[in-house]
Amino acid sequence: MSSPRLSVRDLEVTYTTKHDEVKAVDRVSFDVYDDEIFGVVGESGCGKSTLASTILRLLDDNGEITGGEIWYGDRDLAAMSESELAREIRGREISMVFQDPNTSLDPVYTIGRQLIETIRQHLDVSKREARRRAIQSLADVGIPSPEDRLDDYPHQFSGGMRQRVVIAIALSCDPGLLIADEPTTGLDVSIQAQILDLLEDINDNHDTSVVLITHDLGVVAEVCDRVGVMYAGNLVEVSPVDVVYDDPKHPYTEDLLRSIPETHEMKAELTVIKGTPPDLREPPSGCRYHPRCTKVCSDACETGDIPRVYQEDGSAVRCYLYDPAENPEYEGSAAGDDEHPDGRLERPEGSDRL
Ligand SMILES: Nc1ncnc2c1ncn2[C@@H]1O[C@H](COP(=O)(O)OP(=O)(O)OP(=O)(O)O)[C@@H](O)[C@H]1O
Ligand code: NI
Repeated sequence: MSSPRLSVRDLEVTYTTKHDEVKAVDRVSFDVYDDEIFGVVGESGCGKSTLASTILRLLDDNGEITGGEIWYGDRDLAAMSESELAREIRGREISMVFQDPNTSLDPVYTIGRQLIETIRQHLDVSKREARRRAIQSLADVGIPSPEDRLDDYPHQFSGGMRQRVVIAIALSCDPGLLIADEPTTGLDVSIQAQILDLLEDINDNHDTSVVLITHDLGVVAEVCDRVGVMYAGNLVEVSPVDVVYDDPKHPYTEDLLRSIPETHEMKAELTVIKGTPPDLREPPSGCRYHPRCTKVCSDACETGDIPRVYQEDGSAVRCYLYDPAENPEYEGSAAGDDEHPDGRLERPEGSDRL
């Protein structure tokens, strides 16, 4: 198993407001491998967008990384200077696509100009070569007659086509990683399906790994290889996608699946999770899900520093249910906390954490 393309370790992000501090991402760790689509799923406000924008350090001004590392190959993006990140990584090695294409496109410039500028900002190519690449990128995302569309302005495209243009710009410098934050939310269902197909196609044909942020477990089932489940700023489970649906590990993952109509047919009964997600200004101690959890197994759930337990089916879960020391009834075999059976925790060189 090769080392991961992206390796996030113990990431912490804090927003400071006039009265409070909000730790929107807390001790989050996950890896994204070559050519995989990694989903991040969770309810509104759990920290998905914060996590996505932190990778490229595009946080709001009042947000900052207060701990952890973001390894992209052998470079820690969390420790890099802003100018180096802007020059060498952002838009070049890693691109981002947001929910609303209008936030990424400038209405006063043609899309050709926006594409060519992005290309020439990152790649040392002639204007002519940049134009050729721009046309190729538009063709890659399925825009008909791409050469004729270069001189069009964003408003001359439909919503779905506009999102394709944004994806074309994101792909124009052949990034190794594309981060897409709810890229299909707000689009018609049929257009949504087309954009998801496009992401799969890009992932298959361009050596581009994808981090796909979504609140929609149906989207995850359709396109993701592995998925991280977020709850109140924590990643509570990271599992291969079939494991999440067939054998979810964390009680929150189970409850989430049971509460969602789209996946209802797979489950016995549709139930609503009792209670509400916590206020991130004052999150519960121990496992943040414990006040709502129906499977609390130990006092440690309320107070402990939850370990990450690796399972033989490739999942990692932060829950005492899978820790024989706290849950004597647990009979499965955990793979140990520091070594994953298939070597998935190999660290990039220079990183000695976890
Ligand atoms: N600039 C900010 N200042 C203070 N708090 C913020 C800021 N941006 C986000 N938050 C808070 O951080 C938490 C995580 O927000 P985030 O937008 O990352 O969640 P999300 O999972 O993407 O939600 P959604 O599904 O609604 O997009 C929320 O409690 C939110 O209120
Ligand atoms: Ni969001």
